[in-house]
Amino acid sequence: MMRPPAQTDVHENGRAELAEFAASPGTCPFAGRDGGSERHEHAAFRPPLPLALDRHPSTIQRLRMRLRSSLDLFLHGSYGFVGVSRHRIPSVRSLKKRFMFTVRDPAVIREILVRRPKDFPKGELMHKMLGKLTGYSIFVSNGAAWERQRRIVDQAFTHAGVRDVFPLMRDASDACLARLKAQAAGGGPVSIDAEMTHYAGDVIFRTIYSEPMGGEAAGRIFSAFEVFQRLAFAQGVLALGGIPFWLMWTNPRSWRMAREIRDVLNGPLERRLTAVRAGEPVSSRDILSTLMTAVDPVTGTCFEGDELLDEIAVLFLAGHETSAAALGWALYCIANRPDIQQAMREEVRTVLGDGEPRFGDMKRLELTRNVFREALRLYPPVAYFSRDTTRDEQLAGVEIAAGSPLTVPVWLMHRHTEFWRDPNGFDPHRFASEETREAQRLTYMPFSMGARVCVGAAFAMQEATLVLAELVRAFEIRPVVGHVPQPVSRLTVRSENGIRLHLTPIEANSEPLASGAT
Ligand code: HEM
Repeated sequence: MMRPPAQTDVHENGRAELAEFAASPGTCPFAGRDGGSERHEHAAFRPPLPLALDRHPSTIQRLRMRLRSSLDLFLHGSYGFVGVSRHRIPSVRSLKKRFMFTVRDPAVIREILVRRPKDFPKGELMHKMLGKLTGYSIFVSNGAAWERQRRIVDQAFTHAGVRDVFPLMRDASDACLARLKAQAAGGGPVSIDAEMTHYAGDVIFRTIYSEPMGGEAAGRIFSAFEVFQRLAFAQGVLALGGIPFWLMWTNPRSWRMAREIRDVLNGPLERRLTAVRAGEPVSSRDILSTLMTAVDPVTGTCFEGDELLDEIAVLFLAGHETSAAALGWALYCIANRPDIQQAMREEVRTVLGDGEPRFGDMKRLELTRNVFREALRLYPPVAYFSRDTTRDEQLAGVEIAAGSPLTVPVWLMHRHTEFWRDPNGFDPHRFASEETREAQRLTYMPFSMGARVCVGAAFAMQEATLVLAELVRAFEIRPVVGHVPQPVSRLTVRSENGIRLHLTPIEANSEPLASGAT
């Protein structure tokens, strides 16, 4: 979903600052859910940062790092700069210097995303990276094609649309809880990132098709997607360096993976189309039914043929991978902050009691939502937005030639030292505080902003709040001693070594055990 910057600024104190951030004991100004100011033992948990890098990496080192994860390229000095910086793109095809630009100025970011989005479309590279799976659908398209797709897809994600599919989300959450209870009974740690992938995949599958994602479909789709995402990211990096896609040896494999995913998604689509043709009763309250019937008010057209599968593929990709990544990080963070976890549990008991969660309850789970917002700040699933310029520009005093690639580095803006207090600390209460309102307004953009803001933002907040509430109600969640997840960014920000946690079932009417790593 994004392209890494070719080179980042190198600041002298980068490594020293990094060490300081990692080691310094801090205090959290909040104690408990009411935001008091008492110091306490769990204060300022700072979850893991990407690998530090040498101050002056060689070209080979840089290429290796770029193929591994785009986050590794950021030094700590990059987190304090406000402006637009220029980076040389090394190319094997041309001696002519090419540059890309990283935008770390909130006013310029707003100019690009909100005020003049048509002048800064998505680049062709994104289409080449994802097109095998998604065709020319809403995530990668531009211009009139995108406007039409967006007008149709939006109709499935209205407030009423998200409310209609909430019972299907709840079925996925119940199924997730049942799987985790069975695993927790075994006593060992649980691979929570894999479980959240299953949950988010099941949510989107059920809400699109009104049917659960069977074990076989889940296995096929997740293993194919794992490979596809790795290859797409590496292909994007190589293409940026001037290697044409048709020359890449990974191409046939990535076509195979895309076909595998599309085959799985096409099964229930074909079943629905056959049922409709035969006049059989079908659900009218899922995403597929809206996508099949919604008419674009401007052109009077609807999605047809392959278009429908292209849009489903992109909704499945954008809708499960992002939510799953952020949920894994959110659970890791609360595992390390038992006080916040306990406050969430109390909130859930107050709002839900022992009852079934309802759509309207979700917005009352304010702390739970803030935990998810904070996980999205620290580990934004989409770490960069990539755009191209369509004409010569001057942004923040920097000359940019038409056709140059631009990057908005969400990861950096979310940890920017000019805007955020304790930027690397996990502190969900900051979202309830006036103090950070300005930082949020200027730099917080996990779902992007402007015309191309995520269509599924409200949907994602509902599914995440729901499952986090259910999990803290059912389990005490603790870290695994010695296991430190390593953040990497390929298509989304994931942990390279997974995220493992201990889940201990909480009996009804009993308090959780005293927490600590085991
Ligand atoms: C925590 C979960 C999610 C995050 C962090 C997220 C983030 C984003 C971001 C940052 C973009 C804009 C990317 C860019 O401009 O380059 C985006 C676009 C999009 N997202 Fe999400 N997303 C999430 C969940 C979802 C869900 C659940 C769905 C659908 C079910 C969805 C569907 C889409 C679509 C279709 C677009 C393309 C919109 C357009 O270009 O008009 N996303 N998302």
